[in-house]
Formats: sequence, structure tokens, C-alpha cells
Amino acid sequence: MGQRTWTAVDAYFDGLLVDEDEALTAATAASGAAGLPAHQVAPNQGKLLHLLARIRGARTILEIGTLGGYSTIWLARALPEGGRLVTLEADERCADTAAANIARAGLEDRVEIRRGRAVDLLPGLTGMDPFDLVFIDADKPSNPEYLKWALKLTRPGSVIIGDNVVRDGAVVDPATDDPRVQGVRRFTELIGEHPRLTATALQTVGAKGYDGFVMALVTD
Ligand SMILES: C[S@@+](CC[C@H](N)C(=O)[O-])C[C@H]1O[C@@H](n2cnc3c(N)ncnc32)[C@H](O)[C@@H]1O
Ligand SMILES: [Mg+2]
Repeated sequence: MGQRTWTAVDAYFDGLLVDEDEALTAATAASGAAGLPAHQVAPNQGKLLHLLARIRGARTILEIGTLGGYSTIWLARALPEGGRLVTLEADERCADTAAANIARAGLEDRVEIRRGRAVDLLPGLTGMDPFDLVFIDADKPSNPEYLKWALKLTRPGSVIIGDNVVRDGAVVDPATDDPRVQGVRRFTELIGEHPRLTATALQTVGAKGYDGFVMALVTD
């Protein structure tokens, strides 16, 4: 059992459960055509983010790391009328591609792409309403910093999700010299010891290989 089976099982469940439509497939195609790396979440993972946002009843969502806007579209579609999603992206080509993909999906009225390094943009969000859901999916070495900001920008009942925390299993190596693995390890430790967070992590296999999510609830 391995990648071929994981991909086939994803395809089976996607065919039954995951309503990836033309706007989403076009977003993936346009991102590939623009030369962006295929680092977007898988369709069933996008649907998971969508469902979590709906289960939470999220009206405000923050995403750190837009790429071509694939996860952005899944999340923004979970918003009710009047809901807002802010997504942060450092790379101009990614932001341009995402803007076109989000417009094609008819979501530009509720999605705002802010361009620049997330650490520079996050302080500018403090005046906004707290975010109900934060999806952290950018440069992994900065995850501990992003967690600090996520805690400042949320409220009790908010959900914080971190992507790509398993990294083919490398996360269990305390001696790693990979700054991305060090980033997700420190991120997870900080979540685990934080008095206002209750969390879990799930390993995932599928079309995108072997990885996983951390999910935390902000408590009182
Ligand atoms: C894994 S991709 C995001 C994938 C996207 N969330 C999805 O699933 O469709 C990571 C993105 O973060 C962006 N990024 C990397 N470092 C960043 C930083 N310091 N600030 C903002 N964005 C950054 C990259 O340019 C890239 O587009
Ligand atoms: Mg990711």
C-alpha cells in the first residue's frame, strides 16, 4: 500500500463526496499554467476546511499563505452573507493568480488579498473584528510567530488550523536541521502548552502524499 492506493482512495471519496466544481479545477489549472508549485491542499482537504468553517459558523476568516487561492475559495464559500476572508501572500505572481481565480469563482466581494510578508501584514489586522478561523499555510519556519498573531487576532471559540505539520513523518525527528520541521515542531509545542488552546493533530495520506493538520480551539 502506498501513494497509488492513497490517490485511488482520494479519487473514490472525491467522486462521492467532494463537489469540486469548474471554478476550483480552473484555479488549479491556472495556478499550474502560471508556474506556481502544486502546494495547494487536496480537494478533500479543501472540503474539510470548508466544513470546519461552516461547523464553526465562521463569519471572519484569516488565511496566511494564499498561493493561487485554491484553499481560499473553499474557505470563502463557507462564509455567510456579509462574511469576510483576508488572505496574506508575499509573492506577487501568486497574489495575481489568486486574484484572478477568486474573481472567476465570484468571491471577490468577500475576499481581500493583502500582499507582503505575513509578519509585516499581521500587525495591520489588529483593528479588525476577531477572526473566527485562522488557516496557517505559508513559510513553516514562521509558524511559531504566526501562532502568536493568531492568538492576538482571535477570540474564545475561534479555530486555528496549521497545515503540513507531518512532513512525511519528519516531524518526529528532534535533531532535524530542516527549519520547516523545526517550525512545525515548535508551533505544535507552543499549542500544546498554551493554557487557552485545546488541540489535536491528524496525519493524512492521499493524493498529496503523507502530511497532516493541527487543529486548535481557542478557549476562555
Ligand atoms: C503552501 S502555499 C499555500 C497554499 C494554499 N493555502 C492552498 O492550500 O491553496 C504557501 C504560500 O505562502 C506564501 N508565503 C511564503 N512565505 C510567506 C510569507 N513570509 N508571507 C506571506 N506569504 C508567504 C508562498 O508564496 C505560497 O504562496
Ligand atoms: Mg499546505
